[in-house]
Amino acid sequence: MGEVCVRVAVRVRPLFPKNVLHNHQLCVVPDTVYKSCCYNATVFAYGQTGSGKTYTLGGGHVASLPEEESGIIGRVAADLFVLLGERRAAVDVRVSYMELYQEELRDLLEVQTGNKELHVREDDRGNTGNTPRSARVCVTCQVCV
Ligand SMILES: Nc1ncnc2c1ncn2[C@@H]1O[C@H](COP(=O)(O)OP(=O)(O)OP(=O)(O)O)[C@@H](O)[C@H]1O
Repeated sequence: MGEVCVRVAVRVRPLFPKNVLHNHQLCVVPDTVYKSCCYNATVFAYGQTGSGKTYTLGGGHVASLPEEESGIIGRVAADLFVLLGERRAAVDVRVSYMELYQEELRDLLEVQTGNKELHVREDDRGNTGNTPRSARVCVTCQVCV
């Protein structure tokens, strides 16, 4: 089995106006998390409520968001298609998008049936898996086909 490297990064949410009103101040200067941690990796966010996990992974949900405000998912997708565009070969890109919340696993691409619940299965070796819907993405126009 290959070597596994775990890298921990801290992303610091800017102060809220109420923090500023209470005279709170930032005491650390953040570096760029995406460049140092998001290449060939499994990324997950961990932190107290309201600390910015959703924001960091997803950023805003607006396509026209400035690049510096884009979340990790948007940045990975953009970089992936830049790399694939350089290869000029036919490629099949598949995406699955799941949410595990309070012991329930949901397929977030299954919009027609209202985020269908998935079942985690275990094979006789104890490996888990599931069958999420996967969306195919066109390399040229970058939308689901
Ligand atoms: N880097 C950031 N820049 C600007 N606003 C941010 C940043 N990070 C988080 N926020 C804002 O802080 C608020 C809380 O962030 P978010 O919802 O991502 O937290 P969370 O850790 O996912 O919370 P929860 O665990 O409760 O779901 C949101 O209004 C979000 O827009």
